[in-house]
Amino acid sequence: MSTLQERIDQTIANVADFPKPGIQYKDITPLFLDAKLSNEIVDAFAGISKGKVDAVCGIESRGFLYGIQIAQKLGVPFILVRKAGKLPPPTVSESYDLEYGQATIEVNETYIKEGMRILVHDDVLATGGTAEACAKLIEKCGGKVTQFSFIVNLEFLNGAEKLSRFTTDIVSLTAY
Ligand SMILES: O=P(O)(O)OC[C@H]1O[C@H](OP(=O)(O)OP(=O)(O)O)[C@H](O)[C@@H]1O
Ligand SMILES: Nc1ncnc2[nH]cnc12
Repeated sequence: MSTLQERIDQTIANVADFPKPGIQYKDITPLFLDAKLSNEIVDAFAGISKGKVDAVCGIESRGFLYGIQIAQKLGVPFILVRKAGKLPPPTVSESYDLEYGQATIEVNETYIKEGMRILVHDDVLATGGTAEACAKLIEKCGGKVTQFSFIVNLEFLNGAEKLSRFTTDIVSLTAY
């Protein structure tokens, strides 16, 4: 019987030179074709975060997919962190670099309460720019990032280094 990590590794597709030459893109969308595997992934994430967080922040767009399911399993709020211009005010913004470009993300500042313990969830940790910007947004709003979770950590890009000043509780189900 193969492990959850082995089944994730077998299911994720590797796409060379997407979206730019030189990028080895990890396509996680085949995971969603397998309902049983997806249920196991959500259970694993929920087990990792149980009792540790008061809310889950999911990052647009791939961080929404398991993120809301994790929050619902934990019985805590799910907060959408969206690309600039998509959320109505009142919002706070943060700009950042990522493996293949630049972006700005925003969150509704009223959803994050003072001292709230927050899980930042996304599909892929690459350079860490996106997750770091999300953590900065959360701190601007008075929240505390107590955990990061990802399906995949591209360890050779050292993204976790950027995140360790928020918390060292940085989890991924697989790494390359
Ligand atoms: O660690 P980083 O270098 O910041 O890269 C990781 C981010 O890149 C991808 O998002 P993308 O901006 O491609 O958006 P998407 O989820 O909408 O596809 C991925 O889903 C992470 O959010
Ligand atoms: N190599 C990669 N594959 C998939 N998503 C990513 N986000 C940033 N880098 C990525």
